[in-house]
Amino acid sequence: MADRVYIFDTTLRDGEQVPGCQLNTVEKIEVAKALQELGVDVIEAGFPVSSPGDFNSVVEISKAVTWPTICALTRAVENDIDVAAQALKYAKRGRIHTGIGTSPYHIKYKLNSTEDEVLERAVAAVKYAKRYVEDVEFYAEDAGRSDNVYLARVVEAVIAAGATVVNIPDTTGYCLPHQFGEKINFLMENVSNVHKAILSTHCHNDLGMATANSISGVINGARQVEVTLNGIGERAGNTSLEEVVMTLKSHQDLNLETNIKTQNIYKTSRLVSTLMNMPVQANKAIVGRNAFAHSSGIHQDGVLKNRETYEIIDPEDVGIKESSIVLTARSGRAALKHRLEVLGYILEGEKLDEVYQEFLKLADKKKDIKEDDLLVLVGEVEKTDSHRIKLQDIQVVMGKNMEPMATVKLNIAGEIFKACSNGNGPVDAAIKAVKEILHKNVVLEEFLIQAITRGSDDIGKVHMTINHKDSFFHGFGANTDIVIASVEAFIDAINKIAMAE
Ligand SMILES: CC(=O)SCCNC(=O)CCNC(=O)[C@H](O)C(C)(C)COP(=O)(O)OP(=O)(O)OC[C@H]1O[C@@H](n2cnc3c(N)ncnc32)[C@H](O)[C@@H]1OP(=O)(O)O
Ligand SMILES: CC(C)C(=O)C(=O)O
Ligand SMILES: [Mg+2]
Repeated sequence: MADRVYIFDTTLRDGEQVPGCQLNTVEKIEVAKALQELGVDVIEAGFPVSSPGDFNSVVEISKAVTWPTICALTRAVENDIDVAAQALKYAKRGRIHTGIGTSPYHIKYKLNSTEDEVLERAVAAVKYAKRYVEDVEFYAEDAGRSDNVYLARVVEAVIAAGATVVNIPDTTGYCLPHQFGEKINFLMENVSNVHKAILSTHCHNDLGMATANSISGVINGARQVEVTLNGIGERAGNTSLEEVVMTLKSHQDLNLETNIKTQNIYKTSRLVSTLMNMPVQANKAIVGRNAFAHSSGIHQDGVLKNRETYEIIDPEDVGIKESSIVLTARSGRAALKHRLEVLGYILEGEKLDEVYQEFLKLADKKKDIKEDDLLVLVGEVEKTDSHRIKLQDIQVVMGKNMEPMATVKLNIAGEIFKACSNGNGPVDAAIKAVKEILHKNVVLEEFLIQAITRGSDDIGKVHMTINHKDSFFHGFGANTDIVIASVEAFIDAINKIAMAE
């Protein structure tokens, strides 16, 4: 049977220490309820002595949440513990998380103390907290840089004083995975009463190793992991919940399991990101926008043949409907064909090749190609076939305090015609040049330019209405260059006149 790893979520405490991420009580309750639904074992709800608002949040979360343990943080200070106990009054299961720094840096500089004095304060704090609650967690702050022999003395003493969980934080994110694993292993082997408590990891991400260190800790015997959604937290953040949980789920060989309903991961991640105004980086593991997006042809072809060629996690397992195939200039025919099929266009062989070449031209200009762009591409290819007059080349010279000048080459039934013209603007100059070639008596009645999708690299769509002998003809053009789109719209309308004649 798999061994259980307890998930201790500190999004509302360490996560909330991020500048600008503070939540009000109502928002914290919303996150706490989402964490309960997600299946975390412990919710660290705040540091009650720090402010009346944080105290109140711990009280209200305790009332709102039914089954996870609610934990409140304190220093190894009696007043902190008194206030935490008060805040936990309504918790169905309350835990006080008290502790003190055990590294030379903390003992000497922060606490201006000695190892023996710190050990005494640690034991006293645990005993004091025990007056209020059965479940007391002790943290040895900066354990990552603490001497293992001294750390083992502290851990043994706090367990003897009644600590049910002992937290071994890598507060500064300093350890390498093998060092952190060895630390946990050292404690497992050298603390005589270690079996009476659970060892916990609390790793920070200053060197990007928080998840690796936490997993290394678990492999070496820790059975609680302290995490935050999206890895938020002090400085570079904490170990991210989603990474730990999905690592354990993906590596069944570790024979470790959590209570997390992984299908809720994505929505909870979004909730935290939205409420805390903290965007998730696009390439963030598990929950980033690109975590299940494939954008290069070889990968896309592989994923379309079998998802597992390039995915180790089924996106549905974390609550994401499906992986996405993003069309870029690095995409191949397989991806284009697939996306067109989704839109209802079955293209094969030469036809697919033709659209693919147009697609590449567009993709070189535009970062990613959206559905609207594809519809235009397919329409363009079909349309060009029936067009007698085609735009072969165009060049427009323009600038501030300069009269725009356009040179246009048209292909009319296989023959090339060229004309130059100036105009009020680049579009006017280009259309005058076209008119010079065609000698058609037409009046431009309506001219509308629209961006089809979003950014400045998007396709511009032009609708034009022209009047010829009192009949109206509508032309349409789309291109990343609006002058080209305008000329194509004009030619489209002219072709319709020719078809009507
Ligand atoms: C690693 C972590 O994430 S720890 C949690 C970090 N979170 C927070 O600090 C947020 C909440 N903090 C606060 O609201 C305030 O800092 C308070 C209420 C705790 C204390 O405020 P103040 O009394 O004004 O003290 P201040 O913050 O300036 O300094 C901290 C004091 O606590 C001491 N201290 C720090 N950690 C501990 C500890 N674990 N146990 C005992 N004392 C400690 C420091 O040595 C310092 O004491 P000193 O003033 O005698 O030098
Ligand atoms: C308070 C403790 C657990 C902490 O956040 C840390 O050491 O990083
Ligand atoms: Mg921390």
